[in-house]
Amino acid sequence: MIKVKNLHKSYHGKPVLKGLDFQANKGEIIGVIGKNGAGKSTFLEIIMTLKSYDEGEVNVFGHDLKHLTEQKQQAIRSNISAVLQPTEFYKNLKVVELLRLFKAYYQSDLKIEQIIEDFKLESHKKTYFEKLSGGWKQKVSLAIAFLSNPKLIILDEPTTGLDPHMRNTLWSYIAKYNRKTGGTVILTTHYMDEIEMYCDKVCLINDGKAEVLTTPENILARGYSSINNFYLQNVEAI
Ligand SMILES: Nc1ncnc2c1ncn2[C@@H]1O[C@H](COP(=O)(O)OP(=O)(O)OP(=O)(O)O)[C@@H](O)[C@H]1O
Repeated sequence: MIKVKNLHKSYHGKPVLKGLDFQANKGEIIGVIGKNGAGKSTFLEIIMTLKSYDEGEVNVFGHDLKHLTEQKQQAIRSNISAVLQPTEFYKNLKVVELLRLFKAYYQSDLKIEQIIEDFKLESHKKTYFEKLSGGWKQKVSLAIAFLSNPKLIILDEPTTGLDPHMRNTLWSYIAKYNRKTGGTVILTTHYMDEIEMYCDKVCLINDGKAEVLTTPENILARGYSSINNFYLQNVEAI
C-alpha cells in the first residue's frame, strides 16, 4: 500500500525528516509514535499528498508521489480518509445531516442507519456538531471517515483527551472497520498502551528517522516490560 524510502523534509531550512523509511501493507493498523515535534503529522500529510517533500521516494497505492498527474493525485486522495486535528469544522450541522452530506460527497453505498447503529450515534444524531463533547466529535469524525470505505485511513491522535471508555469505544470501531473492510489504518498516538493493545505494527520516529518499524510483540520480546518502557528508554527527553 505504502512504501517510503529515505524521506527528507525541512521547514525553512530546518530538517524534520532526515531519511525516513516506512512500509504499510494491506489491512495493517500501524501506530506512529515519537515526541512532540518529531514530524509525525508532517509524515502523514506527505503520504496524503497534502505536503511536498525535499528528497526520497514515496509510493502510495503504486504511485510515485514525485511524478503525479492531477488525475493520479485525485485517484490517491479518493482512496484516503483522514481525521486530522482540530475537528472544529461543520459547526452548524446536526450529526445526521453531516452523515448525509458526506454520504453524498463520497457517493457512498453505506446506509446512514447502519453507520448510526455501528457507531452508536442514535442518542446524538440530532445534536449540532459544535455542541458535542470532544469524544463525541471524534466518534462522528471517525464515522464520517469510514463512510467513503477508504483503502487507507489516517488518524492524527484520534483519542487524545478522551476518557478511557471513549478511547476503548473508538478503538473497537477502528478495529471492527479494519476487519470488515480490510483497509489499512495509520495513526499517531501518545498513548503507548494503545500501541500494545491494538496496533499490528509500531513506527517510532526519532531524530527524523523511523528508528523502529516492527510488531509490538517483537519489541516486548527484546525484554521491555511495556511499550511505554521501551519508549522511555529509547527516546531522549527534550
Ligand atoms: N508549516 C510549518 N512551517 C514551519 N514549521 C513547521 C510547519 N509544520 C510543522 N512544523 C515544524 O516541524 C516539526 C514537526 O512538526 P509535526 O507537527 O510534524 O510534529 P508531530 O510529531 O506531529 O508533533 P506533535 O506530537 O506535537 O503533534 C515541528 O518542529 C514543527 O514546529
